[in-house]
This record gives sequence, structure tokens and C-alpha cells, in this order.
Amino acid sequence: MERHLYTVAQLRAIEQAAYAGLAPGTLMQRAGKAASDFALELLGDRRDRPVLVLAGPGNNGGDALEAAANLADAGVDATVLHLPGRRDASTETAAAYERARAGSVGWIDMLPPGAEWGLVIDGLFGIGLERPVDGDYREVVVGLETIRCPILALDVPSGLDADTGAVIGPDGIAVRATHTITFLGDKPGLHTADGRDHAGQVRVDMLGVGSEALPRATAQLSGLPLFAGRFTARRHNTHKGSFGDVAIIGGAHGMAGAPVLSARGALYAGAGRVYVAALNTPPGYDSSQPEIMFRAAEDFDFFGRTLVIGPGMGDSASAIRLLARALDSDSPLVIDADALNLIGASPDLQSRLAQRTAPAVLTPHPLEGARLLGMTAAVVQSDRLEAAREMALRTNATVILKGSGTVIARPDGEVLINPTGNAGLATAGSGDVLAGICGALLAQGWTGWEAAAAATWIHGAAADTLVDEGVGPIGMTAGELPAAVRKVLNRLVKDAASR
Ligand SMILES: NC(=O)C1=CN([C@@H]2O[C@H](COP(=O)(O)OP(=O)(O)OC[C@H]3O[C@@H](n4cnc5c(N)ncnc54)[C@H](O)[C@@H]3O)[C@@H](O)[C@H]2O)[C@@H](O)CC1
Ligand SMILES: [K+]
Repeated sequence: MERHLYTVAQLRAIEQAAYAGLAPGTLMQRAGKAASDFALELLGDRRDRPVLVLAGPGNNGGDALEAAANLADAGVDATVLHLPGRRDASTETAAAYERARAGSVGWIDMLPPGAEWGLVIDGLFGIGLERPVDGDYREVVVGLETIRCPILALDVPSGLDADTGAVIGPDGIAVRATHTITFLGDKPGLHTADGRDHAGQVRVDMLGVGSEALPRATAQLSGLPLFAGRFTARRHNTHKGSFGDVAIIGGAHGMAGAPVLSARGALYAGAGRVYVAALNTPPGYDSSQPEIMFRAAEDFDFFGRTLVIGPGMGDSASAIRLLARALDSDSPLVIDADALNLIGASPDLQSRLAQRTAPAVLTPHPLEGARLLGMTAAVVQSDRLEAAREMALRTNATVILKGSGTVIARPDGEVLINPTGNAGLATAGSGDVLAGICGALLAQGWTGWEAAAAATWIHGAAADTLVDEGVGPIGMTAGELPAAVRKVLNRLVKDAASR
């Protein structure tokens, strides 16, 4: 899957351009038709069940009214909860209202407590949401929380910012849909931050607008087409030196587990040789993974090796010295965990990072990202795309901003949102595994951008595989990920070979 993501400003321009060549109301009628078709699909053979349609004051409400009229025409028992607002409706929405009025739609003005529905359609607000959902609208959204049936959001779940995926307002609320049908192009906010929880499954309907009418998107959903060309079957005549050396630098006193998890991630993602260069006295070997070679970090030669620096590294003088040496080296670099915090606190390390020419991939979670940018994690989360872009620009590196809908950004402003993964990844050590996978791909000659996109996708797909097998999301452990990563990778290579 590869899909362009448009900002609200771009969508408004697409809408204007499309609108100019069509009879008034055409786009809304198409949106209403796409919505009612999807609603019928969701009802399946339960078309006898009543459908509640929430219609707000703007054109999102107009889409909902068109959908309600279509459903009633198809013989469905459709009831509209109409909350028109104070401003006059647009001509199209007024026409949609008249159409629904003329049909066999039922009308209510408050949510009847205890009523049972086969489906709810959310047409309260779309991309025109200007402020937090409050008053009567809020009451309706709160009321939906106790209704147990599929909820289909039109364009955007009401209350969600389509650009950022944040629920609008300090104490905001948004509809939690099971499905979203979104119009004229996909939106970043449906796939990151709160977006995945509120949008459910997303379907895009272009309302008949051709791709030639679309502007260049600087954000897209990540997917196999971006890096599938890299998955080639291994030649027989190869050896461990053909697949690169990865060295994990970390493991200060009491934190030996983190670099071992990274090392396993790198090993199972196909690196030829994997070292842990430990800050503390290194263990002789890892009995459950004896392939990993342990060395003392201070004496370790970085030359010709891909480095993953930071897991369990701490903030000692020795950690800072090693980080400066890694930043000054020509080695491809993954910078994680404590190393990110050290860079956030040191203008000297920041300038060493910005001056690098070899690939560097940063893997911050929101708090580490916030430290790098000198802001709070809440500000990072309020606009994850912007925060990732800003980090990439300042550090001259590829940035993987972790979290639901991981955002990958590069210094020229291009952004990907990763669609794989689940809540099982919210567990200690899963980030260490991701850094290791990324290191392994860099060590095999991938660019920072490809390695970041693929590592994130594979890491998420591995977690999805484990959930399918009943291993998680609850209780999934980071140590279970590497073997699942190996399965995903080999499947991708096999699929690539059979194409
Ligand atoms: N105009 C067009 O050509 C098309 C519009 N479409 C639909 O129209 C939507 C955008 O329509 P609009 O621009 O009218 O925007 P919305 O329908 O999203 O909502 C805007 C209206 O709600 C009010 N409003 C905003 N936030 C509020 C809040 N928190 N509480 C109370 N009132 C609030 C505004 O004053 C305005 O009246 C899209 O999301 C999509 O669903 C689609 O039908 C495609 C075509
Ligand atoms: K909506």
C-alpha cells in the first residue's frame, strides 16, 4: 500500500478545482452515494436494522443527509439526528436537507437513551472543524461511546484534526469510528497520533476526481512499493562479510539487556556479523544468542561497521566520548535512546551530527523528540509530522518519530506515516529491536530513508503477525519480535522472487 496524504489546505484546493467543472451539488451527491454504498456494505444482510445518521451544520452534514436519503430510498430505516448550527447552510447542504426531508427519513434532535442501531453514520464535522466539539455536539459524541455497533465516519471522525491526528481541544472529544470513508484524498490525521484509534479502517473515495488534478503530496502512507525493490533473494556465493557488520554501542551498568535486544534485531534482520560494544565490562557471551560477539566499547574499532548507538548507554563521560567518536566517523549510524538525550543536551554533539555525510537515522519516541527540539512531548504529539520534519531539518538526518502511526521524516520535508504495528509494541525494549533492524538494513547497503521506512514497516508487521497468532497485543515482549521479523523478511523476499 502506498498512498498520498493531503493537508486540509491542499484538499480545499482540490475541492475548488473539481467544483469548478461540475454542476452544483455533484461532489456532495457523490460523497453521499459513496457513503451510503459503504453503509449498505457494512450492514450486509442486516439491512433491516435501523441506521442513525448524525448531520452537523456544514457540508459534512450535507454528505450525511445525502447518504440518509439514499439509504431510505434503498428501503433502510434511516433516522437523522440533525444539529444544524447557527450559520446558514451552503446551497448544496440545503438541497441535501430538502431531499432527505422529501423522502422517508425519520428525524430526531437528541440521542434517545438505550436505542439500538445497526450502524451509526457520523456526519457532524469534517475538515471544516474550527474548535473543540462542545455543547449539544459533545453530548452526542459522548452518547455514542455507549452504543455498540459499527460507526462509519464521513471524511474525518468528528473532533479529529485531519492534518495532525490530534483530538482538537485541551479537553477535546472525537468520535471513535470503526470505519472512515474519506473524500478527495487521504489525510495524515487518520493515520497517526489519535487518528488510528478514531478512524478505524480507512477507505478513500476520490469522488471521480482524476489524479491529474491532485497537487504533489509531501506526505504518504509508507508501504512495500517504497522499498520492495530491495528484497532480492540472496546469492549462493556469499559469506557473512557480504551482509555487513553491525555494532550496538550501549549497555552501561545495569542496562545490559537493551543492546542485546538491538543485537538480536540486527541478527534476525540479516546482518552478517553483530557485535555489542558494551560500556560496562562486557559479558563473555549471550547463552541464548551466542552468535552475538561482545567487546569493550572504548577499544572497539568503528571502521567499516554500521553503528547503533544509545540502547542502555547512560550519560557517563565515556558515553559522551563514544557518541562524539561515532558522530565523527564515516560509519552509517542509528541513534537511539540515551544517545538522543545526550545530543538534545549538547550543542557540540548537535553540530557534529548536522555535519555528517554518512547516513544517520534517529529513532526518538515523543519524549526524546521533545528533548531534541527543546519542547514538551505534548507539543510534539500535537503535530507529529511537523515535529519529525523539524527534527530532520535540524539534525540533517532521517528521523523515525515512534508512536501510533510512526512518522518518518527527512531533511527535505518528505514524510511517511507507517501503517503497520499495534499496541503490543508499547513495551520495554521494542524500540531497541527497531534500532537493530534499521542497523542491519543500513549494513546491507540500504539508504537511510529506505532503511528507516522498511525497518519501521517490518517491525510493525512482525508485531501484527504475533497478534494474529495470539501473542499479544497484551503481554507481547520485545524478545519475541526478532523471530517474527525474520519471518516477515523472508516472506517479503519470497514474494519478491515470485513476482
Ligand atoms: N464543498 C464540497 O465541494 C465538498 C465537501 N465535502 C464535505 O464537506 C466537508 C467540509 O465542509 P465544511 O467546510 O462545511 O466543514 P464541516 O462540515 O466540517 O463543518 C463546518 C461547519 O461547522 C461549523 N463548526 C466548525 N467547528 C465547529 C464546532 N466545534 N462546533 C460547532 N460548529 C462548528 C462551522 O462554522 C461550519 O458551519 C468535508 O469534510 C466533506 O465531508 C465533500 O462532500 C466533498 C465535496
Ligand atoms: K465526520
